[in-house]
Amino acid sequence: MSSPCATALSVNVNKVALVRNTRHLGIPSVLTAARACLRAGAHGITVHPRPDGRHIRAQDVAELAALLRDWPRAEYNIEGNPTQNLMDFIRQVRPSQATFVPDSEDQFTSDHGWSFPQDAERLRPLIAECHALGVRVSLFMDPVAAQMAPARAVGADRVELYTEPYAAAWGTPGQDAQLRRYAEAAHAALQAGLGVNAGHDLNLDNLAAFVASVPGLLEVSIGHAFVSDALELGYERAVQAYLACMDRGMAERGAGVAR
Ligand SMILES: CC(=O)[C@@H](O)[C@H](O)COP(=O)(O)O
Ligand SMILES: NCC(=O)COP(=O)(O)O
Repeated sequence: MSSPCATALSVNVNKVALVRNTRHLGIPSVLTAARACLRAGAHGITVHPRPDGRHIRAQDVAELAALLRDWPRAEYNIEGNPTQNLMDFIRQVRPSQATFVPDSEDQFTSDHGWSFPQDAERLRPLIAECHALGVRVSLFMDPVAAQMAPARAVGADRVELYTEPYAAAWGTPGQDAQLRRYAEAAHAALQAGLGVNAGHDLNLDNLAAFVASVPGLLEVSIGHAFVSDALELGYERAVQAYLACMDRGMAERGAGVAR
């Protein structure tokens, strides 16, 4: 079993950009949201600049990179499909982490991870290019233990466990079985030498149990529910609420407190 580790909160600001794009007024500001979240204690910012520009756009990616240069301890995580538009952003910005997601251009939202061995050969050189640029690579993966070693074999540093199936089971009799599935996948990832991230549909209800149950969890990236909560609580109180959830989960897991 891995030694207890603290889990970082990366706030995904996609949905701030989505609302902004419904008018030509520049509000709500993505930069204002990111700055407020960092000031409140978020450990990083995540964006997913999809090819259709529905929310995060190239100017957001560049402006957030400039902001994060003022926050050297915070991480910048850029998500996307490396066979589409992601690599141009990685070359331009060199974020802390690139999260490869196998989404199609018109996909409603992310809903599956990579598959091995099918995806191995096209990912391997793209991962190598990120490493040559000094960028860590996380692969968006379904929680399948047998897929973790193949993910490591193509050069990934981390996996991001796709957590929608867990979120959908939250509050049902299948909840604990899902948690065991994610714990097994995380353990297999750790055994393979991978770091473990997680994300998609995590929220204030389901987060603490997930953090408590999944060994070695280094980062959660949370956007849709976070922005929804921030509409009611404000950014600062929303960050504090999510960090408190994570602290409860880590205390139960025997880890420290959120970094
Ligand atoms: C990869 C993932 O699960 C999310 O980070 C993704 O960014 C969600 O995309 P939308 O915000 O476009 O639904
Ligand atoms: N990688 C997951 C992420 O960044 C945000 O997903 P969601 O919380 O918007 O579902």
